[in-house]
Amino acid sequence: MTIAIFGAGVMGETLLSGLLRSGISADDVVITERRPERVAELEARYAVRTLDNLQAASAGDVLVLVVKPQDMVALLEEIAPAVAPGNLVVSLAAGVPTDAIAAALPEGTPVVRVMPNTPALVDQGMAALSRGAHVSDEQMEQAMALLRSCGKAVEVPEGYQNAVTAISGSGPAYVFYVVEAMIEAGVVLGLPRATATELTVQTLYGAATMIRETGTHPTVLREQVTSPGGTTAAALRTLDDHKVRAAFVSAIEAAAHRSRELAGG
Ligand SMILES: NC(=O)C1=CN([C@@H]2O[C@H](COP(=O)(O)OP(=O)(O)OC[C@H]3O[C@@H](n4cnc5c(N)ncnc54)[C@H](OP(=O)(O)O)[C@@H]3O)[C@@H](O)[C@H]2O)C=CC1
Ligand SMILES: O=C(O)[C@@H]1CCC=N1
Repeated sequence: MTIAIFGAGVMGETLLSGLLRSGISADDVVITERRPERVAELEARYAVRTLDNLQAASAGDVLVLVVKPQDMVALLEEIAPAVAPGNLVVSLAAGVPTDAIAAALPEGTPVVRVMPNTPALVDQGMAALSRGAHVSDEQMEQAMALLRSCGKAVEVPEGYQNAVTAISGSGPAYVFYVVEAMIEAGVVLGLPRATATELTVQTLYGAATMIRETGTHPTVLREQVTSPGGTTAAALRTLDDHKVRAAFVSAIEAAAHRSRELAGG
């Protein structure tokens, strides 16, 4: 089985590297890219074949679309003549519904929509998959296995995808943003940047591990840190004064809204 990845930017390369780490041979993957310097970089890094879009659509059994939503219409127009019965199309583009993709391809083409995230680069990805019309259980399992090569994969109804995009798709960026702020705060307080970074990163890793491994509700975990009249209570009070919790809810609503807008191309 040949996997063709269309668009090997940040997310396409992340998936490619995960597939190769999981044991899939570079001979069973082809990629496409627009810029020659990017092609050269990827060929050197992964010893993978690069084809043009039409050739890749003919060569691939599973066609994985990883271009930006704005580039999707042009890509679908280009590959449609080469899409054959038996091909499974897997799209990783934010916002673009399965029926919009299927409408641009031969009648009956099965399309799975995925929202992955970048921690897939370290095999800790979170991918949510939704099946469009014509996707068999076997094809869905094939798509799930593809994403499980670099983390966790769950099936969700397609109606959840904009919310999923706002939570786990964009989510790593919110976490990195908080990490940046904590490091800056450490520097403001006089810590060397390297020390502030080490303390922050291990704290994040430890807290994430506690949530996952204890199964304890985050409110309880937060309360355990918050001594009466202590330092944490003083910090949390200030976060509440600045409406940080409400800001997170608004930000995540904005991401879901933008995901809906991207469906328009
Ligand atoms: N980054 C992330 O965290 C996540 C991204 N996604 C989705 O993944 C998709 C890609 O995002 P991301 O990797 O960040 O974006 P990038 O811009 O890094 O990657 C897209 C790549 O596709 C190339 N490309 C565009 N059009 C074509 C074409 N017709 N043929 C071949 N290659 C093409 C682009 O080339 P060029 O540079 O020349 O434009 C670029 O290298 C998006 O749809 C996004 O919604 C989903 C979840 C998370
Ligand atoms: O920012 C974006 O549009 C993409 C989708 C989710 C994460 N990155």
